[in-house]
Formats: sequence, structure tokens, C-alpha cells
Amino acid sequence: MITDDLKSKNGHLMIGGVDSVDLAKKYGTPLYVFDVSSIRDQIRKFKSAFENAGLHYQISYASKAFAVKAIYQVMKQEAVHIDVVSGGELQTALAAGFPSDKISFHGNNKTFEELVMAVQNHVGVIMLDNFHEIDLLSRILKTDHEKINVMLRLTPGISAHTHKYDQTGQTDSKFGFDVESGQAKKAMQLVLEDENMNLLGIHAHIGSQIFGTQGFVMLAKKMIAIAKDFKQEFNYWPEVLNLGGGFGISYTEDDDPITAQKFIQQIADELKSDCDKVPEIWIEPGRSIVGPAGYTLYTIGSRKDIPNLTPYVAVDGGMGDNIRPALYQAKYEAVVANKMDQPIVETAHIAGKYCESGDILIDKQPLPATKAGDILAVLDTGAYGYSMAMNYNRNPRPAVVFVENGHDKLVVKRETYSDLLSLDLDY
Ligand SMILES: Cc1ncc(COP(=O)(O)O)c(C=O)c1O
Ligand SMILES: N[C@@H](CCCC[NH3+])C(=O)O
Repeated sequence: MITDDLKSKNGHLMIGGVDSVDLAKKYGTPLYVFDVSSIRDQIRKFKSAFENAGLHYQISYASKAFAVKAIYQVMKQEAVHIDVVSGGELQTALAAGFPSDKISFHGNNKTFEELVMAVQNHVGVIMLDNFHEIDLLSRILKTDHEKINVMLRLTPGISAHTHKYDQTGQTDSKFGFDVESGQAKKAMQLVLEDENMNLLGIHAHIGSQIFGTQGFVMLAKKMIAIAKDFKQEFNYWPEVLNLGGGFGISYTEDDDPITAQKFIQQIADELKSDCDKVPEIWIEPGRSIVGPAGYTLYTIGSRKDIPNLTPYVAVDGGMGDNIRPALYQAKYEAVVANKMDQPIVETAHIAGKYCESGDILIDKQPLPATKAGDILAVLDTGAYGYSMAMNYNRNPRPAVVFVENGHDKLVVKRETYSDLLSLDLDY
């Protein structure tokens, strides 16, 4: 979101103390830039909110939001846990030197090979999602003579107020064990009977880009009610209650997210009033940790003016590096990084370069007078940008640069045409 604290110097957008126009020149565009101090700040805000609320806690960064070696290394420095949802994310985290015992392995259809990989690398916990997986894991543990921590992912029957594709807690969802129909109890019984699985606790995640505290408080209440029910039936009380992620961020001025302090305090109040022995609370924020820290720099190219209609200003990237506007009608805001001090003179559609009419990054963006070669910076692109990037139209994926305290460091190289060709074989 465009705010007063966006830094500029000599009319140029500054990110983490570095001139963004220099970054565009040095590394080319499109370019993802992350302000690492903003990532660290957000983690510290979560930590202090938990400490103020007097809860035992763990923060597990949901790495699907942005999963490259360098971010796992920042998470290691910040002493948080991470969660991964595939063998690829797990491999990347391990290659980054991230400690395996601080990794939670999620996913609604983990393959046999992924489960073997998780077991052999001794991940901290496997988040069990379905009966097929309980069966696979049970067989792997028996064969490998291994024991492992597990949690049950439950579908609590809560519909979060967010885009349909970002809802995950409603009963009609592909994720987790349904509570209402008794699947959750059946899963618990199977896990408790398996001597190779240690049931660490229960988990639920209601969705993503959620603004109010209401859904999270409702979730906390419901999970405690479920835990009490389990206690009666199995004499089991969870060591850990994992409430997932989903905390919204401001992409535009219409978005009004809750602060970490506010929702954690409300959850704490709810939990303390509801049970004598509050479990350790884990959360899995992704977007709220990396989203606001990310900027995507583009070079402006062509322009199309149509009489009496909004003009199109095109950039050298688009849906291949940010699928969210096309997929979720997500809204973003941008600034012209080399003209921060110039007056707004028009509103334009910011179009991408992909062969799709739906490849519009921003529907209506106020702009100063622009020309080809100007640098457009789209704000708050740190989450689900690079991680959902693709090679449609055979466009290479952009590079990623981290900036902190006035220094910049390339952390992911720009894909090249020969990278694109490296998997192709002749016929
Ligand atoms: C299980 C789970 N945890 C955490 C997250 C992270 O969500 P967000 O990036 O909105 O915080 C997701 C994604 O929606 C998820 O599926
Ligand atoms: N990819 C989604 C969020 C993650 C949903 C995963 N359950 C987004 O960009 O908003």
C-alpha cells in the first residue's frame, strides 16, 4: 500500500536504504526486491505479542508464501520454525541449512516418497491430513523402525471471510479431517494406537488474507471444545494447538488488517477463559511475514491510448511473476520508482506482457507522466509472487534481491533462456 513512510531520495524509491532505480539498473527487470528488516520486524512483532499475552508459543513461517534458500536462512537467524508443503520446499530448506527438527510437513496429498523423505530427514512434525496418509506413514515408520511427531489437521467447519480460493476451514474443503462427521475422532484413534507416532497436537487453518479477529477467536474456541471432547473420549490433551496462518495485510487503502498484538491478545483471552491447561500455541503466518517486505520492479514499455477510455501502460513482466490479480482479482498499488516527486496526471491500466487479456496487474493506477524506460514498483508483492511464478509464454522468472541496511545481495539468479531449455530434449 502507498503510505507516507515509503522512503524516497532525489525522487527515487528507496528500499532498505538502497536506491531502487540503481537496483533495476544493476540486476535488470522484472526484479523482486525484499526489505529484510521488514521481515525481521514482523517476526519480532508476533513474538512480542505472544510474550505480552503470556502464552507459550511457536511461530512457524508458512514457506509456501516465498520459499528460497535465503529466506530459510533468515528464518533460521530469527529462530523460528517453518512449514513446508512439498519435497521441493523441504529439499530447499535442508539445502539452506535449516534445522529439520523445526520443520512441519504439511500437504493434502503427500506422496509416499515425500513422507519417506520427511521421515529420513527427521522433520519436527508431520501434519497428517487424511487416512491414506496415516496408512502410508504407519507403514513407512514400521519398515524404517522410526518414530515421529505428528499433528492432526482438522477441518473445523469455519468459513473465513476471504476469497473462495483462500478459504480452507469450511466443512466442504479438500484439507484435513472433518470434525462434524467424526473423521477427526477416527483419525485420532488410529494415531493414538500407532506406537511409532507421537501425537503432538491438533491443527486447523481457516484461510488466508483474513482481516477480522472474529474467525480466529471462533477457531480458538472451537479447537478447545474439540480438545475437550477428545479428552473425554481418549483421555488425550494436546501439547500443541496450531491455529494456522492467514493474517491479512494491506495491499490497498481498502484493506484494514488486524495487528498481531490484537488478535493474539484476543486468542489468549479466549483460551485462558476456556481451559485450565492452555496448550502451547503455534501459528503459521506466511503472507504477513514476507508480503509487505516485497516489491517488484518493472520497466515500462509500450502504451496504448484509446479515445475516451483508460490507457494501457505495459510493463516487462505480469501474470508470470504475479498471478494473484488474474487468479484472485487481487489488488495492488504501484509507484513510479524514478518519479516519486512528480505529480499524478492520469490513471492507467498496468498491463503485463503475457498473451492474455486478463494479464492486468493493476486495473486503475494513478500515475505521473511516464515514458518507456521508467521503473514501476508494485508494492507488497513479497508473498505468493515468486513462489507462484511460472514460465508461461516461455518467459524466464525474475531474479530476487535482498536489501538490508543499505546493502543489496542477489539471492536468486534470473532464469536464462538456456535454463528454460535445460529440461527439453530433442524428438
Ligand atoms: C496450513 C497453512 N498454514 C499457513 C498458511 C499461510 O497462510 P498465510 O500466508 O495467509 O499466512 C497456509 C496458506 O493458506 C496454509 O494452508
Ligand atoms: N496463494 C494464496 C494464499 C495461499 C492459500 C493456501 N492455502 C494467495 O496468493 O493469496
